[in-house]
Amino acid sequence: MSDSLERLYQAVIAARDLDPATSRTARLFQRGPSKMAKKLAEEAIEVVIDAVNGKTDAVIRESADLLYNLTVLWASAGVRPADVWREMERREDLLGIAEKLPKPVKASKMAPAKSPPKATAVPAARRRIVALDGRSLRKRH
Ligand SMILES: N=c1c2ncn([C@@H]3O[C@H](COP(=O)(O)OP(=O)(O)OP(=O)(O)O)[C@@H](O)[C@H]3O)c2ncn1[C@@H]1O[C@H](COP(=O)(O)O)[C@@H](O)[C@H]1O
Repeated sequence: MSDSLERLYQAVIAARDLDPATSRTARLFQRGPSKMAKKLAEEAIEVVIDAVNGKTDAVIRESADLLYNLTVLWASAGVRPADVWREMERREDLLGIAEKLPKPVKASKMAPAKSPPKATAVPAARRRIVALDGRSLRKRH
């Protein structure tokens, strides 16, 4: 997939300065990022509607349009496909590290927590009385 997106990106770069009358890509560049963003959002909505309605072939076609419009927006934003692949690889590496870390023990498999020693089990109200004891504060004034 990354190869075909790379080729599409190069085709988009090559087309951006063509005649807008004959090139859809050049027309999108002429109209600017907000038009590109609108097209991308429209294609995304078409994909999700077709997916929800179980129209598999339409999902495939609209996905190709979606990727085309995403590539156009990347080119306009100064993002290269390699930048995106790098971010994906970074996440893949992170996930690999996460998978190697020891799994957290489920609460149900943990030994029951020991109850605190009786001497420290002081009622909250009593601790508050000690904290609010103002005698030492009055001495400082
Ligand atoms: N890969 C694509 C590509 N994928 C999809 N599309 C077009 O984008 C359209 C999807 O957008 P829309 O649904 O908005 O199309 P629409 O319904 O006709 O509506 P309008 O855009 O006409 O308003 C599709 O119907 C395709 O015509 C593409 N247009 C161009 N490319 C490639 O881009 C490169 C540059 O081509 P030009 O833009 O023709 O110079 C070439 O390599 C092309 O193959």
